[in-house]
Amino acid sequence: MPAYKRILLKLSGEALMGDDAYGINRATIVRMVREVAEVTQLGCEVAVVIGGGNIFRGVAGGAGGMDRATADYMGMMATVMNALALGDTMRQEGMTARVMSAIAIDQVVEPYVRPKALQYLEEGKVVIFAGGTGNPFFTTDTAAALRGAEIGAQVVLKATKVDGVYTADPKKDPTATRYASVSFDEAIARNLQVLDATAFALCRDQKLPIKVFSIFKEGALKRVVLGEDEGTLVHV
Ligand SMILES: Nc1ncnc2c1ncn2[C@@H]1O[C@H](COP(=O)(O)OP(=O)(O)O)[C@@H](O)[C@H]1O
Ligand SMILES: O=c1ccn([C@@H]2O[C@H](COP(=O)(O)OP(=O)(O)O)[C@@H](O)[C@H]2O)c(=O)[nH]1
Repeated sequence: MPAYKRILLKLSGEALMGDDAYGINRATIVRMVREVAEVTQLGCEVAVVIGGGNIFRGVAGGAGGMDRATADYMGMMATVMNALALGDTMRQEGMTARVMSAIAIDQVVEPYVRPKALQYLEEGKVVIFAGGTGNPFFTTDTAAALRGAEIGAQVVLKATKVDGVYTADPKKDPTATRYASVSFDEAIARNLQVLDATAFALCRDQKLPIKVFSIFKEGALKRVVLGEDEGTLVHV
């Protein structure tokens, strides 16, 4: 039995690269889709927010002298490309997925309409939210918190490069240790940067827990959905 009826899964764009330097690695995206298929087979309703860091990051463009908001719109377009690739891979794997975008590109992808998204989820379709929040100066982590709250997900699952939340950035501090669970207040007070502060604050206000776990660890998503000990739970 899954521990959650409905989940919002945040997949990092960078995770789609696999061992490549940029873009979408075929074997990696197929593996991820199969992991999502496993949890849908458990009877869990799945919505996905996909990042775009494997193609473009607004902050990087901004730092390069580009207008930050313009760079962010490019980043949002990158998430649309990833969402289309993800949805198509799901189709190839025999799943039914629907991509909905926060930015209007009507010929390419249907717009995000909340009741429609809820309907798809009830029908057992996977819904992929593209375009982040639709606003510059935000991230797809915040989009995950926002859509998670909107669809009434019981948890936001952040599948990322680290296997949980650490006392400090484990890439910079080798002595950092992993929390089994941590409260929002502590995560915000200690400025733990595994999620951005806006996403943390939104989830805290909505009492929406977040589970952080490794995207590279096979079977981790299923274990999380089954309520097993995996990753770090950020709770109220
Ligand atoms: N306290 C912390 N615990 C875990 N990871 C942290 C922490 N502080 C910073 N990080 C960093 O956060 C990164 C994951 O966040 P992010 O770059 O937003 O990933 P994503 O591309 O999945 O959105 C990790 O690579 C890790 O190095
Ligand atoms: O609501 C949003 C979501 C994303 N972005 C842009 O899209 C890029 C890709 O998203 P993100 O960095 O969150 O992707 P990930 O880290 O998951 O690959 C960001 O850098 C931003 O430039 C944005 O402007 N608003």
